[in-house]
Parts: sequence; structure tokens; C-alpha cells
Amino acid sequence: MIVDMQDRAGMSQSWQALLAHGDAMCGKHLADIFAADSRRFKRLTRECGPLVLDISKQRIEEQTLGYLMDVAREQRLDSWIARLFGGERVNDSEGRAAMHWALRLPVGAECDVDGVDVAAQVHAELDRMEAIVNQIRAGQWRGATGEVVTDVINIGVGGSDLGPLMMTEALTDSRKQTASPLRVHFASTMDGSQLSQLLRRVSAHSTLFVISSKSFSTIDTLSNAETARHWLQRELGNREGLLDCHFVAVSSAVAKMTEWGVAEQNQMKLWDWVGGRYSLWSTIGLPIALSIGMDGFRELLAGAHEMDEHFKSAPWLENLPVLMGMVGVWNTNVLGINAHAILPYDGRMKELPNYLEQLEMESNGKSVTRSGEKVQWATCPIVWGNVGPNAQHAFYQLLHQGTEAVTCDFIMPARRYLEKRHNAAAPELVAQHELALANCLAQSRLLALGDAALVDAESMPAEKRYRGNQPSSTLLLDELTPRSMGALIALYEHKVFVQSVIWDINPFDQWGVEMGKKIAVDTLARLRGAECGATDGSTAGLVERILRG
Ligand SMILES: O=P(O)(O)OC[C@H]1O[C@H](O)[C@H](O)[C@@H](O)[C@@H]1O
Repeated sequence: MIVDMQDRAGMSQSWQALLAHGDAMCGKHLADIFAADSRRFKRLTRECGPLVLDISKQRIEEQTLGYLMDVAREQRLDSWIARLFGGERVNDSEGRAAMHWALRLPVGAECDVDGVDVAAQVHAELDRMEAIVNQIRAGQWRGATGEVVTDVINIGVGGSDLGPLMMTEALTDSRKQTASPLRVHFASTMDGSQLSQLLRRVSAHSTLFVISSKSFSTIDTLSNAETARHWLQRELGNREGLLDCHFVAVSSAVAKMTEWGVAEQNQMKLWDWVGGRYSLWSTIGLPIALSIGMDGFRELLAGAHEMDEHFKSAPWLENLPVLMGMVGVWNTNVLGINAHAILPYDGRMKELPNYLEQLEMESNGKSVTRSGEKVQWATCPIVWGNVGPNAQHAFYQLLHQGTEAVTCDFIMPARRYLEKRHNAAAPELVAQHELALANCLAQSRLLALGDAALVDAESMPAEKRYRGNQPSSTLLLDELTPRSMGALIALYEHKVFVQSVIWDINPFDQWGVEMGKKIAVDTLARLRGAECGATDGSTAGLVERILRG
């Protein structure tokens, strides 16, 4: 519920109407809502390209959408969408545009921002990336000792890791179809544990590192890159061409890449107007392209572009990002639900919850408005999740019978294992896909209906009963392909933007993550025995305990 809702008198008419409607809806149970309307699914399901969005298990009526759209109109969502796609500086605290959508414009599209042909720039860089991707995938990139590169390790963190990792995992079947022997790995953790494990499994002769960092100043990434460099020097000797043969880099900080020693021809660029968590469509997506090939990467971009066009032009009542965003606002600010679970029912999407945690919480985990005042309403809920079938054996107990209300996104490809070779060779995999589908549908049904989904619930003891009325959306992808994943991720990006407009916050900065990094610099000096100023008792005590061994 919006903070301090007692003060409704001071609110705009559209909010007052929405909240009054919320009062009327609060006492209703989804079981009764479904029982009263046999056409509910039809009324509350929308499609866009490869995606179907079912919001019929949300605690809304069709008319709720009307009230929500009035609020969106009042917040000038239309003009914010125009500003986003017009290349205006919507990231005001950093004075930048947010043009991730421009990264997926088709060849030949017109996009002139401040006299620069952005689409042409984007395609020129994609073409450079394609040349490198093709060379590596064709086995024509050799290490310093002449061996063909067979392993690529992406070193990056946050937006320079989560998007490429999530997408590479999700599209593993597309990778199989392209039959490239290349193996793509990811190392992100600053403690070096992931990297050191990987280095035990690969050969220095045939390993290429991608240093992926928009700023090229993230300590996590630079320290892993340094470890990789030292390892190569130890394994292969400090020979000529070592860095040129074993390191490529992706960054917007060209001078820093050069200073580090990355050869100019191995540098791939992105622009200031791409936010880290919105960057998988840029050269930051290099590991995805290495994994599925450039044709697949371009299909991914096309799927996202389809969603961009839909977001820009579809009427709001048909518009998936607007509907998803506004239903989230309803849940957060009217129903007062502040936890949101991401539940993909497909093991290939196991990294999706991690990815969306950053996209949603780093974007909208804010409490200051665009004009610098403290917000008077709740913003981004806590977002977390896991592969649905596994989460059933972990935290679904809380979803069904805990005291916290949680909203859920159930995500599932409708079809899988359609290829002949799978059906013929392993029909049991088709059966497993059906099993996952059935569980996905059963869980959302039980969460919505509660006892009403059971037979004779009244005769059961309290611990075996289900309260239900937990709202969820179901997102059905036709199949898990580059196109459908592109559309899905662009849908979430725009949903986040819609919510930021309603909450009057800037979704494109992340000042909250800065200070901790600075304090770590001082703490590191303290850990290394330097004389430092006063600190709190806990930190001093822990440092002392660590140093004592
Ligand atoms: O790509 P980089 O500049 O290395 O940044 C990596 C990550 O670090 C930061 O701390 C930000 O919170 C993230 O938004 C960003 O994606």
C-alpha cells in the first residue's frame, strides 16, 4: 500500500479512484472471481509475437485496468515513452540518454540523435563483432603458441556478466544447432574462486579471455583480468603477442582498454547511453554471439525490436509492458504486496531470476524522486526466484502457507523437443517437458484458488489447507528461441521503465552501489595492516580477528 494512504484527500483523482476500487477488490478471493466469470482468461490474456501474457490470475477485474491506465495517463507515461525513444536524457542524474532499444534497430533504420546516425554506429560495431565472432567460431583464432582457441572465458560482473550468462544458458539448444566446438565460460566473483576453478580445467594455449566492463574500472573484473594475465605468463612464458592472442575487451572506456594492454583490433566498444544492466544487446553480448553464432544473435535483437515497436505503438490495454508494469503497481501500491518471485519452468532459464534481480532492483530500488524528494509510496518489491520445479522443493511452502503475500511470474515455453531427432531418440524428454508444464499450471492454480482447487477441503486439518488468493502472471513463450528470449527480456526492460514513470524515479542510475565500494578501499588498507582512522567496533573487531588468524 502506498505509504500513508490515510492522506487520500491530497491525492490526484485518478489515484483516489484507483484506491477506492482497490478497497472494493480487497475482500474478493480469486476463487470467487474465477467462478463468476467463465470468460476471464479470454478477457485478461494478451499476445505479442512469440509471447502470451495471462494476467487472469491477478487480483483484478477488467475495469481495474481502466483505473490503472488513468493513473498512467496522469503520470504522462505517453510522453515518457516518447522521450525514451527520442533519445532524450532520461537518465537525468548522469545526464545521459538510455538507448538500449537503439541496439536492436534493424539495418537501415533511421535514428538521428543530436545529429548522429546512431543506427549506423550500432551496426558498424556489430559488424566488427561479427568478424571476431566468425573468426573464433571457425577455429581461426590462435593462441600465442599457435594452438586454436577452444575455450573463451568472459570476465565481467553485474551487467557485464548476468545478461550474457543468462542468455547463453537459455539458448544452449540454439548453440547445439550451430555445431561450434567452442566452449564459453563465465567468471565474475571478485574473490577469484570461479576463475581459479576454470583455470584448472582449460589449457592456456587455447584459451581466450574477454574482459567485459563498460567502465573498465570495476575492481572485481580488473582483479580477475590481472589473475588471468599472470596465469598466462606463468603457463606460456612472457612471450611476444601474449596479450594480443589471449585478450579481447569490451568497454566504453577505450583509453583504459589500451592502457591495460588490449590491442586496438581486439577492442569492442559500447556507448555511454547503454546502461550496464541493459547492455546484453551490445558488444557486451559477445559471449552470446560466440555461443550461438551471429545469426542467432541477430534473431535475438529482432525479437527485442519487435517488443520495442509493440511498446511504442500498441494501445495500452493491449500493451504487454504497460500491462505488466501497471499490474505490478497495483500489487505494490494498492494491494501492498512487496515480494515478487520469478519462476521459470525450464532449466535452461535458471539464470533468469538472477538477471531480473539486477534489472528490477538496481533500476527501481530507489526512494528519491526525480526531483530529489523522498518518495511517499513503495517502489520496487523484493525480487527473487529460482527454476520453478526446484523452488517447489525449497520455498513454495512459504508461497502457499506462509504469512507473507508474494506475487509470482510463471514463465514457460509451450513447446520443446519438437525436432525429429529428439522425438525419435528420446520421447521421454517430451514427457518431461509435459510434466514441467503441468506443474507450472498446477502451482499457479493452487496459489490462486487455494482450497477451492481441492476436493473436500473443509474436512481437512488447518495445516493441510491453502488460503490461495496469491496473484500471479503466466508468460508463455511459443518456444525458447533467440527471438522469444529477445522479446521476453525487452518486455521486462520496458515493464521496469513503466513502473519507474509511475513511481517518479530514475531507473537508469545506481548511486546506491557506489559508497560500499569506496569504504572497501579503506577497509582493504586496514586489512593489509595500514594505520587507518577510527571505524566502528564490529569492523575493527572482525579485522582484528581475521589478522590474528
Ligand atoms: O561493466 P562494468 O562497468 O564493469 O560494471 C559492472 C557493474 O558494476 C556496478 O557496480 C553496477 O552496479 C552495475 O550496474 C554494473 O553492471
